[in-house]
Amino acid sequence: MAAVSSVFRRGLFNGRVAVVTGGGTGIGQAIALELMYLGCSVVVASRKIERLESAAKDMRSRISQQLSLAEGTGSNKHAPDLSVVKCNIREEKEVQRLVSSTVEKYGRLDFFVNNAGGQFLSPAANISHKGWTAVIDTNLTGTFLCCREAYKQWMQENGGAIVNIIADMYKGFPSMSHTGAARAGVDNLTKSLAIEWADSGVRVNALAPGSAIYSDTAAANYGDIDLFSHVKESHPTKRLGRVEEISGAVCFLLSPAASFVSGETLYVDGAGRLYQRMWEIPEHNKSKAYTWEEDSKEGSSNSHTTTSKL
Ligand SMILES: CCCCCCCCCCC/C=C/C(=O)SCCNC(=O)CCNC(=O)[C@H](O)C(C)(C)COP(=O)(O)OP(=O)(O)OC[C@H]1O[C@@H](n2cnc3c(N)ncnc32)[C@H](O)[C@@H]1OP(=O)(O)O
Ligand SMILES: NC(=O)C1=CN([C@@H]2O[C@H](COP(=O)(O)OP(=O)(O)OC[C@H]3O[C@@H](n4cnc5c(N)ncnc54)[C@H](OP(=O)(O)O)[C@@H]3O)[C@@H](O)[C@H]2O)C=CC1
Repeated sequence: MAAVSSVFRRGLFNGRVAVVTGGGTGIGQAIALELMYLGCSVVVASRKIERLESAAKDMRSRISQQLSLAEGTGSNKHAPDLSVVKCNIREEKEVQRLVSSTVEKYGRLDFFVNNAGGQFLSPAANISHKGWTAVIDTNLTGTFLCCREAYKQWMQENGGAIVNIIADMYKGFPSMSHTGAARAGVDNLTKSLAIEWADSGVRVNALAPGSAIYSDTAAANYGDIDLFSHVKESHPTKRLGRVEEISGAVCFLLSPAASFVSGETLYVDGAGRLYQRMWEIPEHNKSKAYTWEEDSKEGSSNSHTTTSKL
């Protein structure tokens, strides 16, 4: 049984309740597991209910084994609960139900982690209207709906903390322009909400994983293209990031250690965004320099020598 652990102190989140969208796979699963390890009850939500339920079964055994081992008793009065909810974050009513059922079941909602998301590889020129809309609706609108409902149904009156998982679109996102645009939107939404909701005691932050956090599900999304090896070669650490390197940072943002951190985007990327060259530009001579010599030539389209245009 794979281990679960944390650098944070045990019981840090005892009695707390979190929703983690996309919490049955990859990064979201690690976030949900670490929160549970720290005592938080978690609701994981996504579209594929069978995969989600099977993941939840495995997560429950991992956590109960880990907590029993740590306590040395076999039982734990703070044992966190894990529930699953089928929810497509693109559907407003499903998001409303996700939040209302969580509040109804647990009587509170302390943390919301907007982790669900994704995209497909494509040059911008080939993205259909429908494909563009699917990615924007998932990553931008879905995140907005989740934030809004968490706020309206619980956090407005009771406070809380939200973390929005985005992506490394710091230098644009060639080959994934749709997700780059959507995640830049979430980056800005995060800042707006941090201000609008400050008087409710709600902190809103974003976390941008570098483009190299390996999980089987993330890799499978790209079919035959070995995207992660491609990224690894051009990464300063010369390795891929691990999902627990993201979950620890999420737990930090949710914890009291970040009580004065809001409206921030934390890049967890091993400095990848400062270094990597993601997009090979073929040799070409299409970029024409502007020169005064050329500009002054008789007949030049920019020539100002014979007739002043100013
Ligand atoms: C070699 C190049 C190197 C470039 C280097 C870049 C480095 C990048 C590193 C990676 C960083 C990021 C990693 C991650 O985010 S990992 C997470 C991966 N997981 C996911 O993405 C899962 C979630 N994704 C999805 O669910 C889908 O991608 C989607 C968001 C599109 C939603 O899918 P859904 O099934 O709900 O939608 P539809 O089937 O209805 O599709 C709607 C239309 O979207 C278009 N589409 C969908 N898939 C593709 C595709 N593979 N190629 C082209 N177009 C696609 C299409 O128009 C769909 O409509 P139609 O089916 O009717 O045509
Ligand atoms: N891995 C990486 O290198 C990076 C990942 N990210 C982002 O991190 C997040 C987690 O990715 P990762 O764990 O790697 O990949 P996964 O593919 O494992 O995770 C995506 C999760 O989102 C869920 N999801 C997708 N669309 C929806 C939807 N419409 N409604 C509800 N749930 C949905 C999926 O579940 P289901 O299919 O059941 O709905 C799945 O659990 C994503 O937002 C991803 O884009 C960002 C940068 C880099």
